[in-house]
Amino acid sequence: MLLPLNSYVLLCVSTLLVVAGHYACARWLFPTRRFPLPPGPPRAPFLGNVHQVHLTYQHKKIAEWSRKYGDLLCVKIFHKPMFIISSIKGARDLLQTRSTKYSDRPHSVVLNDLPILAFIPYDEQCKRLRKWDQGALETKAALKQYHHIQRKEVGILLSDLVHTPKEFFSHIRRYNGALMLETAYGHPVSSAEDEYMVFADSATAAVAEIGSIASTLADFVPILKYIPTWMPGAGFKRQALRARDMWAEMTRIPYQRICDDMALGKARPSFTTFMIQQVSRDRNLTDDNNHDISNAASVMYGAGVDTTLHTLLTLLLALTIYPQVVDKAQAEIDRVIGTSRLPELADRESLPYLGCIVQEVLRWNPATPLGIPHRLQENDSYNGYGLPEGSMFITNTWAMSRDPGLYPDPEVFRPERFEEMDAETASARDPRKYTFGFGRRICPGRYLADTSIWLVAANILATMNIRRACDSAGREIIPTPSFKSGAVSHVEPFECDIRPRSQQAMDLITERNSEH
Ligand code: HEM
Repeated sequence: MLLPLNSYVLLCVSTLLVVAGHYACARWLFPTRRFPLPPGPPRAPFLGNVHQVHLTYQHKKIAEWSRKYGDLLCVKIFHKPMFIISSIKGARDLLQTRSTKYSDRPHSVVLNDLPILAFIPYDEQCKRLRKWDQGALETKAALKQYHHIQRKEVGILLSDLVHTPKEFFSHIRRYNGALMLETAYGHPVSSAEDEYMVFADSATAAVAEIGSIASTLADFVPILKYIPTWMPGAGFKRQALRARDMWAEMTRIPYQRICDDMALGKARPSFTTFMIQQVSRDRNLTDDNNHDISNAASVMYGAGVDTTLHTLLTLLLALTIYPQVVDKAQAEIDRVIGTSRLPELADRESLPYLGCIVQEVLRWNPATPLGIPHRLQENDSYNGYGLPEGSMFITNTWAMSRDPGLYPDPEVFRPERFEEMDAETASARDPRKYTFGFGRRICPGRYLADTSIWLVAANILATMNIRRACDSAGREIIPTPSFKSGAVSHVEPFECDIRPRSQQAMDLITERNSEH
């Protein structure tokens, strides 16, 4: 059938408009599709790569894929692309240099409900909390306020190690918990059974548990969000509710006590009193301010304890396996400081080998092997690949620490590797530049963690001999370095023999503890 000319023109024009509209719409909605997605392992229909993602030691499987497909890898969980960055350069280029786009956190059905800085989106509240943390944790002046707590707690740790050395795990746990609780709330902790600490540990463990794969699946299979809590299979929802209640208690109780103590004029100075005074100076303390300050304080415990604890246990494990490192570090300390006083933070610059030990500990067992995921807020492209808005970005810190091009024989604990680098290379490969994350969500506790780890390392090495334990036949037990799978890489239990180096060392410990 022939159409009249104007109808024909109209049809052609509308067809063109529809096609152009579709094209424009597609370009607007999916502009990154001009570029292919980065490579990744072959996907199964519907599932993507979900069936290939291991439930344990995911960082190792992903590192294998990165060796095959490249440093920026795309894995699909059902239909959603997820990107894994395995090189320091790639993480810096994206998460740091383009931090305006990469500072959000993925939406999580179970975690976003919790008022925890590490999981909240990059919104006004997050920026406010980050600014507070910057003032309270990231300036030299702020960190100086915590030195006396660190010195006191190290003294108690040394004394505990002298009296019951076999319980070193529990002593280091107390040290860390005490450091965080005293820094956050001014609350002193005399034993690993302290009621705050025990409760905070269970609340933190409950939160860590709900961040596991089972609950994360709900983010990829949205229908799971809607199953009622009483239904079979909704265990992750019940766990999330329990974790939320425990976290709320862990946050509320110490905060309330501080407010009461402040009213009576007997609160000890801490992060919380500092924040309350700061905010009240500018304006009235609102309910929102109370909520934010109390959560900022409890997050210090949640984010700071497990990570620093297992970094310190990694230090002891490495010192047990590698006695030559102990000998060399002790020779340096004896030469620079002598044996008539304990090392202080001010000695740091003059003890370069000890500095290399701390770097090597952070590299050998990065506490968070896969960091905390970031979320891309707008479409982007990198090296010819398209990166769609809303995608999740994971940094494989473990793979970075195992790059043989940067660290030959990466499985060996060898602090000398940093001594042998020129200053520029050593700075670029310093594990502190990637084990604490990148960009605007970088760990705000990194300086506090770094100084606490250094102070413990210096004081233990100055006063104690760390040797291998012996079995009943008198043979040395050489521990196998072994770390549990999880968001935080836990050191598996091991034995070691810790003894004071001399009577003089014991006297110095007693002297330190009599100061407080
Ligand atoms: C060895 C010890 C530690 C390690 C390895 C570590 C590592 C990390 C990493 C990898 C992140 C995620 C960064 C990113 O998203 O790019 C992070 C976030 C965080 N860390 Fe640490 N951390 C340690 C100790 C601490 C301490 C002592 C505190 C508190 C005083 C702390 C508080 C936080 C907080 C609040 C966040 C969330 C920041 C945000 O989402 O904006 N961490 N940490």
